[in-house]
Amino acid sequence: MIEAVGLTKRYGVKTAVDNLTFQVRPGAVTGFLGPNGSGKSTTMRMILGLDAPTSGQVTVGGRRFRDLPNAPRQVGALLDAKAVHGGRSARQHLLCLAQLSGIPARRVDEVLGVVGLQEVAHRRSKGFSLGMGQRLGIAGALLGDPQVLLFDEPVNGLDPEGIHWVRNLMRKLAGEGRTVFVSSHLMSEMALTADHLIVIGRGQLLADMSVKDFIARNSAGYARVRTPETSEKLVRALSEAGAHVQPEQDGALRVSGLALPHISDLAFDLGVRLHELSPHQASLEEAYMRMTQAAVDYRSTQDQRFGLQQAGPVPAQAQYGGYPPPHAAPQHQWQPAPGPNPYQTAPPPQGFGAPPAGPVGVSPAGPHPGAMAPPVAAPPTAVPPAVPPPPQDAPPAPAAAPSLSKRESES
Ligand SMILES: Nc1ncnc2c1ncn2[C@@H]1O[C@H](COP(=O)(O)OP(=O)(O)OP(=O)(O)O)[C@@H](O)[C@H]1O
Repeated sequence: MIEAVGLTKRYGVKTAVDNLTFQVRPGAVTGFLGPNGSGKSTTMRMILGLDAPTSGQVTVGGRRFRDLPNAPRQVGALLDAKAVHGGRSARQHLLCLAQLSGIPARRVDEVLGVVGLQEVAHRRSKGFSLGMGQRLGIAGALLGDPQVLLFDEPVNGLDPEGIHWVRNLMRKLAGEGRTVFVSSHLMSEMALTADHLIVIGRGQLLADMSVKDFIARNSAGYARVRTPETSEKLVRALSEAGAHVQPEQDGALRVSGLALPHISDLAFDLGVRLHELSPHQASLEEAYMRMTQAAVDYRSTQDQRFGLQQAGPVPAQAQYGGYPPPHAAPQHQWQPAPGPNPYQTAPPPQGFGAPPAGPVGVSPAGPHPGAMAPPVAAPPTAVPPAVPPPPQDAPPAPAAAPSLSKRESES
């Protein structure tokens, strides 16, 4: 079992992990969910003794990782699939890991088979695709046949077959009584893979419950009700009848806790005309996004393409929607969008369904003071048929999954 008590990590003024207390039990897959930068990798690094907590503690089987006898045989982890010497073959990489942990070489061939890399075992890993790299990382985690396994975004870059394979592998490992702790951004994936969920936002615990409970609390049905008249008296009557009524962004009402015929009868008795009365089911992904939306650090802004949409004759390149050369589009011309953003990761509907269970100190909504807008892909309608290479000074891609270099930079 993994147990965190008051686990906290600060990097200067940044609190990456904030007083987390949770348990990860054996015989189950525990999903670890949270938006980008919420502290998942930092938590995992502290479990593995790669980062020291600022306060609090985390133990594996009752001991700190550093105090575990023969730790690599007890705990296996995939943290960053790219943290591999690219010049080595997959087999050489695993042999090195095995030797460091006193694991017999024949185990290397076993795990290469388990992850399906036997055919490419002698190829240099720098030529591996993202998915192959993930498989190699998973092989490394399985090497010591450990009882406790940590996977940071294991399905990242995998194709549907690979995702299915990882899902089955996690379930099999948990079925053998192991402790399986797996981080993800995807609620939909975790709903299929995990038994239990730990959700964090800005380093704080937002939910710690079984997937079953999460589904029961968050996927309850509701009705959308729309009236062309003022909805005040209808809202009052619905609330008095025991319904939970929340306004939707488009002016409709989201009504939970009351059957559709009952809503219809109430409206009829009040003489309120309805233009819509429809049944809906909240998706888990929506419930998760709603739970974490106040804790999203990185929000995109709308691409205004300021200065690129010209009324008169346009340069040849722009005619087919391509980017003009850098001199024609200096970076300062891009402005953040005012008002609501249709491409925002977490849409901000108000008052959806049941409130998230056990929110712990949710930060106020709105971007983090240090929030930044990573470059985003244009919406499908704006994708040019042929996109020339981006200008040399194009903004960098959004930060990749946390890597060991963070740890190195700290030390
Ligand atoms: N070594 C470090 N030095 C300074 N800040 C750090 C360091 N490691 C992490 N952070 C910061 O701590 C916060 C949590 O980062 P972390 O990588 O744990 O989040 P995450 O939930 O794993 O994110 P993602 O889902 O994007 O991988 C981020 O704001 C990150 O920038």
